[in-house]
Amino acid sequence: IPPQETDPTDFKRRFLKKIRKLGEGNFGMVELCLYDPKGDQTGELVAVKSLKTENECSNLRREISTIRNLYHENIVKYKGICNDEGANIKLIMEYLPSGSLKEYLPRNKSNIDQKRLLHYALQICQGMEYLGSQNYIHRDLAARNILVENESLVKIGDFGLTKSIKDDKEYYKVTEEQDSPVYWYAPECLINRKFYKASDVWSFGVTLYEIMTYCDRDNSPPRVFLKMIGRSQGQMTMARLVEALEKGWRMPCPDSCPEMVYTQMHSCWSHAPENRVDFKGLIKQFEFLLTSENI
Ligand SMILES: CCS(=O)(=O)N1CC(CC#N)(n2cc(-c3nc(Nc4ccc(C(=O)OC(C)(C)C)cc4)nc4[nH]ccc34)cn2)C1
Repeated sequence: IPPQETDPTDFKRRFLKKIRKLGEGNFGMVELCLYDPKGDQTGELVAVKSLKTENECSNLRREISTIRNLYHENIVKYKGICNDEGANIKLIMEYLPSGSLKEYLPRNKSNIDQKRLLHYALQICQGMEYLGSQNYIHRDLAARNILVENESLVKIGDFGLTKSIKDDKEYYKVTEEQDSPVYWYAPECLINRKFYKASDVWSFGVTLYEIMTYCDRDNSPPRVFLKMIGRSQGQMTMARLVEALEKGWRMPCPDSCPEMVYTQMHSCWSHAPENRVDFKGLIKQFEFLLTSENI
């Protein structure tokens, strides 16, 4: 009998064994599973994203159609889907053993120097530059969504809010009110809910700030913003945040962050989207910093 054509991207639910939860959001969660079709524990570890509520199915289907067409070393690899037995669809991805930057940086601070932090920043820009070249806007770029393969390789790990801007629109209008990560949002996103590629550059600047603080919880963007605008004032918080940004307030230079890197961060936070550096420019700057000895 010819070897029956088995589709390697078609995962059967009965062979997917849950091990533990890896991450969780409002609508989705990611679990570590062993995919063990032989039933002898010789299977492979995979990361499985599924929905917590039925009605987000369309979002996960959009995320799947996005990630399955992305091929870049700084973007988490799509492995397939699990869609049998009727229940809601699951996205199967490669498992990255070291978790997100939010877990990895604080735990390994003592053996990560600034050069390595800039390598992570460069890799995120390379992944984002590729994403933009495929006409996608990420809309949720933050350290919590960057995964660590090993101490010299990081990948963008989640595309839950990613939108395509194919039909030559250059921005995406936010419709759903799902609680957006406002502290990573550019003014245009907060004020008229328009998302440009340049809005991802703003979020990258906030992510770079997180990286240079080794994702220290006490200096997290929400913590720093709330300290600046006064304790959280419920729904007023967003209005206070917009007001501060409009007045030109920006997050301060993290301790021991080189002036040149803070200048880069700041160039991501120009009020007008068109005045911000782009990912190509950021890549050139990081490559220069990493070759020159002044870091
Ligand atoms: C948006 C809501 S979400 O719920 O959908 N969701 C959150 C999200 C954010 C992003 N990115 N996420 C992705 C993964 C994830 N984790 C992993 N490995 C690990 C490995 C280790 C650990 C860990 O804790 O280790 C210590 C040592 C105990 C701290 C955690 C994760 N491999 C992956 N491959 C593909 C995805 C993926 C986890 N959270 C996407």
